[in-house]
Amino acid sequence: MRIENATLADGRVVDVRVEDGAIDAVGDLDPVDGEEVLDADENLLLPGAIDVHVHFREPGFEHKETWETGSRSAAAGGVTTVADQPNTDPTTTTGDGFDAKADRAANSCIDYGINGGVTPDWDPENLFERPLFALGEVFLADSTGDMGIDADLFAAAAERAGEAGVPVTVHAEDAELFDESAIEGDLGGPGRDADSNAWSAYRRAEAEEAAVERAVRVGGETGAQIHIAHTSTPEGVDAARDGGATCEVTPHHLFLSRDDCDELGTYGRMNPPLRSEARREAMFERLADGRIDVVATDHAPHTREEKDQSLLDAPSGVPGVETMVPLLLGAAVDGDLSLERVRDVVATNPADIFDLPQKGRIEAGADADLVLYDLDDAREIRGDDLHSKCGWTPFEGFTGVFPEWTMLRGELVWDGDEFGDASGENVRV
Ligand SMILES: NC(=O)N[C@@H](CC(=O)O)C(=O)O
Repeated sequence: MRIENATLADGRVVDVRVEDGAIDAVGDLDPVDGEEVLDADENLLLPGAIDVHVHFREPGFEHKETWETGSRSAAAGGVTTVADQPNTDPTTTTGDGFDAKADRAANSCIDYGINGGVTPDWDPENLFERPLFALGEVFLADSTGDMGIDADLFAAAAERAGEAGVPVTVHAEDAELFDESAIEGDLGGPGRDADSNAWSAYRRAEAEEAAVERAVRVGGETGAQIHIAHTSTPEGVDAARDGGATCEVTPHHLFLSRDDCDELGTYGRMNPPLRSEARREAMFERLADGRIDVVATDHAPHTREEKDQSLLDAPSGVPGVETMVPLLLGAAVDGDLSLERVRDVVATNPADIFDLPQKGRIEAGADADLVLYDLDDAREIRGDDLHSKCGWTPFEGFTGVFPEWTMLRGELVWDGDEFGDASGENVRV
């Protein structure tokens, strides 16, 4: 197959030949008789995005999301590889837990990796025999699933991962620095009427910086490769960089702030929480200038019914896998971000950090994970149009550029309208 006249993020207009699921050649290619041709019409061709932080919820919480619905949502948003987090039921903290998830992940229509998790009763012996994408997210404070662990266990787990050469992804919040007084008293009504600003005041920004500092210190002591998940503060990003770690940011910490808490209520409750508008702007600046390595979604779907509870009862987390690249391309169209930055933070950098040499680039030899976007075709984001089981988005009414089509190893997994027959594989096996 030859994809004709595609514009790459660097502005070059090229043809791309795809053979046996891989990119065979990129450039000004001579047609071959009888070859299938896909006309890109000078639209933007990006490598499929790699979202290294999703919660596809299966096994255990299929009412929120499944591998089928989560992976379809990803494909319709230009994501062709995901890494799934350990807070499912069973947790992926034992060999058996890993195998139970691997069984379900076979239903994914895009490629995937499966993380191992850490709890006091984990089974590192059996777990490290499995092909882990990473160890993590290692929870330094409780979040959905209550998998927070203490400092000694974190150090022991990092040591183990360092020996095995497996990267460690860290949910960096220090619960000792949370301000309990912020969630005492009147927190408003349920759902959208809740005062989710209180959640931000409770899980204070300082708690992130302290936890990042500890994580990078342990990384230095144990030799483990540390990647800080969903940093939400400029202080957290700077501490990660100073300590030699890589870091990611979520779309919600780039496009939403405490100014949105009033409207979102519990639909804006997540960990780490939304931060001030000044911090949001500082995060965007660090994304644009290269200090943040990766954008990953922390796609954490919960049902409306679950979210429509009080601030204290509603679970933390928001969906995002389908809207990540569309929002970033919307920002690029507005001139806030270069297309090369978008490509790097969603594809090339995660591939490099997590050692996926076959992913994240449009060059001969790489997997033909390719996504076409028409930058003139930005549209309004509506929860009803998305494919996650949860059926809502915190980005309702924002503008995004969605894929014209998404290809996984040479097969169309999403043609802009319908899903194809592509079947995902574990990237570590
Ligand atoms: N981010 C969240 O607020 N929630 C995540 C867990 C997590 O990553 O903390 C979830 O699984 O719901």
